[in-house]
Amino acid sequence: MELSAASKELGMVRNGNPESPAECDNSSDSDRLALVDPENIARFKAELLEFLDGLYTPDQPWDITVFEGYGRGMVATRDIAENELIFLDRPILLGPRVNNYDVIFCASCCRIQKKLTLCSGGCRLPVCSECDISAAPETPHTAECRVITSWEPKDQNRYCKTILYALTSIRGFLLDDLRRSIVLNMEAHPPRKDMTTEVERILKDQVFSNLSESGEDVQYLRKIVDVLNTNAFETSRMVQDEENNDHEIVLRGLYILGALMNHCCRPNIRYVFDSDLVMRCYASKPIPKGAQIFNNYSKTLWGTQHRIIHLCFSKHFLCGCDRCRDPTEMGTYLGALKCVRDSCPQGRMVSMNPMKIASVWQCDTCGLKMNNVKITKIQEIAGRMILNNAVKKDAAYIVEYLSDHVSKFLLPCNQFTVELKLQAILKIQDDAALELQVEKDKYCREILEILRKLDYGECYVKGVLCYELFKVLMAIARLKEETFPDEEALGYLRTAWTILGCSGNRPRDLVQLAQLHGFVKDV
Ligand SMILES: C[S@@+](CC[C@H](N)C(=O)[O-])C[C@H]1O[C@@H](n2cnc3c(N)ncnc32)[C@H](O)[C@@H]1O
Repeated sequence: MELSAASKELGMVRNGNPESPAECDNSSDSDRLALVDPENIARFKAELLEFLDGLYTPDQPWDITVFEGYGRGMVATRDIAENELIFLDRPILLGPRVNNYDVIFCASCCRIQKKLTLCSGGCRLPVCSECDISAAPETPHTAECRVITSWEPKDQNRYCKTILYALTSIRGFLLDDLRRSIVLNMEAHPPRKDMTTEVERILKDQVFSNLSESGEDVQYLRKIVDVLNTNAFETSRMVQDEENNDHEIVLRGLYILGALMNHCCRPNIRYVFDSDLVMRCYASKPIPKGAQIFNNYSKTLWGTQHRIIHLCFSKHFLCGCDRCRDPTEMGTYLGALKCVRDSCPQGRMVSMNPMKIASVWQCDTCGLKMNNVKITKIQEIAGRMILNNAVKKDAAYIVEYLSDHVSKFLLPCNQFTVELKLQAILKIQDDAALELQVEKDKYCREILEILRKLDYGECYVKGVLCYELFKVLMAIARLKEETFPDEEALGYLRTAWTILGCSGNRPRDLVQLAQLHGFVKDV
């Protein structure tokens, strides 16, 4: 949804009832009450521990409890130290995302092969030779193929993207009783009226001859879609094609423990997925006993207006954390805009009431006021120029664009400027020229400073920035023929290793670097 349309809609409802989360929330009270019933929670937890067999140990410092205004949530059962592992979780459901993939992969095992064929069972999905149902009496794909073909796909000789995109939800039919009971006990917000889910697409495109809109299967499928949309995580698998090129296949996974964490824009955890797609959740800062364990459902470096709209439209609640309430966002000014008066070059326009989307904005230097519609338009134009155009260019272009153009219309701390700097950091490689390395060094430090102001602790983005900073310091030392590394650089590498070391998507040379500098013996 366009920002202006979303903010208009929110602005209108929020004028009536500016502080209530109810306007975002479309789930029924009876469903919510059932979820927070103490007996239900005890049974749910017992089932969850049975499902987590092998991943759960009694020394893990979490429990499930009810927090007013949040529903169920996760609580620290003792003081948790920074960087301590809180829990491990495996996906109860996993599959493709509703996404445009640039390669075709086996719907079952994600393998990329030149010779992928349509499944011979008639489910209209691409599969590899090992997953095709004819390869063995039961392949990993057989059960889901059976479910899909029971609905009698039309046009069986053609690949069907709509079925691929619904596959994660369709896998809901393969859950055993234990898993089904857990999944059906997750919070599930029905979709907004303007949203076309994968079920609606299947029905609209009339993909199947034997799937009735009013039947039980569609009802169940809709429930699974709602559970996934409320709770699923994005994860990914790195897959090599036959020429050894890496491709990242983006997936969505339903991780129940992960999903039990409520949201805060200043969370106290970070998580990574290891190479087996096990979620590893760590404390990003010390968490005292009794405190709520919070995840962040939004983007770390988005401004408040963007976070509010994203959370309200996709997760159906309004966050009221201290970051959301502070017009300066803890002094980071991530959402702030440059004052439009030429005579006020230092001015920063901020919302007078960030929790209210329709609020007037005001310059903190000259006092100029501007209504939300104009502010939203400026943000949309800036977002389009940066996220749709500049981001796709090469590193040298982005660096020049940042210094010659972006600095004229956006603040250096603005979320779009920061996003572009992040892209430049990732694009400036070890062999780039010294001027680019120097810019990369500067951008990394600027963004680390924003994270420090937000009190974000040992978060994932910090790990990425520390790794990139170590690499850039190494490149600069090489270009200047200086000795390397010093204590500062080693500190960055140590932090990067602590945060990213267990990730299945960690930078390829991180283990080598960590071994070389003595942080790790055997991996
Ligand atoms: C992934 S679930 C979290 C667990 C959920 N509370 C439960 O009882 O299953 C996400 C939902 O929890 C609620 N929630 C999460 N964070 C919240 C917050 N900061 N304020 C209000 N509700 C929140 C919203 O209903 C949201 O759609």
